[in-house]
This record gives sequence, structure tokens and C-alpha cells, in this order.
Amino acid sequence: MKAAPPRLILASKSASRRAMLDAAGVPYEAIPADVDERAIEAELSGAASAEIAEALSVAKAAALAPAHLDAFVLGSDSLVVVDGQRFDKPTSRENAAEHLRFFSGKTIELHSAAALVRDDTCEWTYTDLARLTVRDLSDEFIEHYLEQEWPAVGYTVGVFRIEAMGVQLFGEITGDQFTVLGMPLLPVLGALREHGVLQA
Ligand SMILES: Nc1nc2c(ncn2[C@H]2C[C@H](O)[C@@H](COP(=O)(O)OP(=O)(O)OP(=O)(O)O)O2)c(=O)[nH]1
Repeated sequence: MKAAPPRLILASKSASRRAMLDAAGVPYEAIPADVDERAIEAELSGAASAEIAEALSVAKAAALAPAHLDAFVLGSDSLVVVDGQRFDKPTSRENAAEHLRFFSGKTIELHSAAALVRDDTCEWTYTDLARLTVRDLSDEFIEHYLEQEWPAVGYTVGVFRIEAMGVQLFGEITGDQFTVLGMPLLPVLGALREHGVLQA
């Protein structure tokens, strides 16, 4: 009798991350991870953005692992860097407009990371980078865009849903589509197969 595959916990409240796993047919349980992301970022202030995204992914997974010792816990994080400045999710509609005004005509570096933790061991991590070139955005467009996309984009780093009107912000995108959506799904699926969570 073949043993059942280990359970997978997604340490996330992210609708985008849940949608990716749902569409891929991956069985999991989503549980938000309560970590102080700003405190972790502050401790790592001198680190590279990819390292910070990775550390946050590990922290989210590690926060839940002790309560689910039989499971693999997947954590993920995305952060945006523009002109060397890091941006998290906007705090208000006006803050979202400020972000977009700053992003206009610049390139967004979107770092997405993931980590798998089991018991007290981080078994795997991965980070990926996508680059999104923002076209020149008029104040009128920004207003029109937020009329349509607020408050949904309040839950997204970079103030966009690429699968919705966010695509109108960009002149060019290089990088993996899933990295843009907030999690490097293809490497995640590979790691899940490698650890027996998914059928290889
Ligand atoms: N729907 C959508 N969401 C996106 C897109 N790009 C990024 N995101 C979302 C994914 C994440 O939910 C969010 C990035 O913020 P975080 O990495 O801090 O995750 P969040 O706090 O949402 O959830 P978590 O920390 O995983 O519980 O932005 C996109 O193109 N479409």
C-alpha cells in the first residue's frame, strides 16, 4: 500500500498564490502566516532584495511549520524595487497613486521568492526576478486606472494585477509570468515533486 503524500500548507493570505496552486491542481491548505515583515526587512536592511524576499519566504513558512510537523510548509514573498527604492503594498489609494507616479517611465524589478520548510528545517528556497518597464503614465490615466482597480490593487506589490488592467501599465515585461504574479511556480512544482508532495 503506497504511503499518502505529505500534506502541503501554503503559509499565505495571497489570493494570487492560492489561485496559482488551485489552477495547477496542487492540493494544499492555506493558512496566513503572522510574521512582522517590516521588522525582518529592517534587520536585513543592507541585504540584496532577493535575499530579503527569500528570508521573508522562509520566515512565513517557518512560522507555521511547528504547528504542522507532518506537513511541508510553503512560504512566498514578492517585493518591488524601482530606482534602488523598495516598495511594499500601498497603504491607501493616494499612496497607490504616489507609487504609480514614481514608477512612471521607470523599470520595476519584481523579486519573487519561495521556500519549503518541514519541521525545523528549510528544505529548499528559490528566488526569481522579473523586469517590467512602466510606460509614461499621465495623471489622468492613473486616476482612471485606480477608479477601476482600487481597492483590488491594494493587495498587490507594484500596484498591479497583470491578469487585469495592470497590463496597461507596461510597455515591456521580461521574466517568468508566475514570478510576475507573485510566486516562482515552476520551481515550486519541481520542489514539490522532489519532496514527494506531488506525483513526479
Ligand atoms: N492578482 C495579482 N497579485 C499580484 C500580482 N503581482 C503581485 N501580486 C500579489 C501577490 C502577493 O499577494 C502580493 C505581494 O505581497 P506579499 O509578498 O507581501 O504577500 P501578501 O502579503 O499578499 O501575502 P502573504 O505574505 O503570502 O500572506 O502581491 C499580480 O500581477 N496579480
